Amino acid sequence: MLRFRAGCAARAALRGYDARMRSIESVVVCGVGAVGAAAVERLHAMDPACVTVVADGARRERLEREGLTVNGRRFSPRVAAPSALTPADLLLVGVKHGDLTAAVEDARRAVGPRTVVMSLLNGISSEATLAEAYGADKVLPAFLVGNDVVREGTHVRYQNIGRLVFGAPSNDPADPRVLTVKHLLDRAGIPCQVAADIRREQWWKFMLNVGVNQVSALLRAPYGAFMLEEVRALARRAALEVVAVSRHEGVGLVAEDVERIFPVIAGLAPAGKTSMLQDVEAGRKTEVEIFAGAVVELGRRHAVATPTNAFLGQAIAALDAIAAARGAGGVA
Ligand SMILES: NC(=O)C1=CN([C@@H]2O[C@H](COP(=O)(O)OP(=O)(O)OC[C@H]3O[C@@H](n4cnc5c(N)ncnc54)[C@H](OP(=O)(O)O)[C@@H]3O)[C@@H](O)[C@H]2O)C=CC1
Ligand SMILES: CC(C)(CO)C(=O)C(=O)O
Repeated sequence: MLRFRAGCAARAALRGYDARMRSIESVVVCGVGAVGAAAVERLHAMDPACVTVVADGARRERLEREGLTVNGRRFSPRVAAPSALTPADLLLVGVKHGDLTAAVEDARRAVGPRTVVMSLLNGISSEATLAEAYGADKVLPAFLVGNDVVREGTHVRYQNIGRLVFGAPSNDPADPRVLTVKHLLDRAGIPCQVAADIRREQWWKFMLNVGVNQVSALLRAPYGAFMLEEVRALARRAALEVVAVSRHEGVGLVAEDVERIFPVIAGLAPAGKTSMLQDVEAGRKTEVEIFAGAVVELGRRHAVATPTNAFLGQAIAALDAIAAARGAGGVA
């Protein structure tokens, strides 16, 4: 009976019925590229006063001048310099891995005693970085899946916004932070899901990125190419190495989890591109360190062979080097 009551309370709370719940009134977003801009657009449409974008220098000037354009709708969110921030109820971090250290400092004033901090970054390391900077009690682990967002400058478009999966490290679906965030996302129309086991699900998304992002970047393959068995076979090899290392990290992914990747990719716009392929095409540095780099490091730690990721890591690092040389006016 007790368990039944607890279950009802959790379900009612998840539907947003708990009158004692503190609602989220202010959101600061650091990083309004592909995924950040898509989230900001929905928050801004719900209530322009609830959302502030943090940016400094030329980035701030560009955002103030151009605003953001999402699926053809232009809007101008409030933009604040790092020094002008005050503590918010929620901080969303949507930068690339290479910019995370600077973003942590730029967003620091948005974090107060009651702020919930969520990372939109891929990979399995950004939560630890945010926890170290702001305190582990502030960080609600999260990841995005199923989106096909494409960005050019301040213009972003997508067919599928995907969903934000999140959960308390305890996996308690009635954790007050989980409830308030769910309530906000529901109000803003941002699809979301409370994870039954957030760490395992984050690892599953990590495995998807290790397989699909890296192979897409190397082959210049849009999502539609992952219908081909030859392309899937490469992604599968890289993903199976994540399964192997996960067993030593107490996560225990299994080979069947790999096959769940492909229906997700098949649901995306066939011409859409992973964030890593978009980086390669734009000549930006990729996030290879948090994909192949992390798998190879875990493999080394646990004496698990990771030859596919070692190769992908080297090949993508070479693409990064070519892009950097071109950026510096070199002939590569
Ligand atoms: N794109 C996708 O489909 C998905 C991406 N992800 C993950 O989400 C994360 C973000 O990716 P994505 O949105 O594609 O990245 P983008 O490169 O499109 O956007 C990152 C944004 O952060 C801005 N930025 C960088 N540093 C700062 C800072 N200090 N202060 C304020 N803004 C800053 C950048 O500005 P500027 O351009 O001026 O440098 C840019 O607008 C990555 O970890 C990615 O792997 C997850 C799921 C899907
Ligand atoms: C593959 C995808 C879109 C999955 O949501 C992703 O995470 C990325 O492009 O980085």
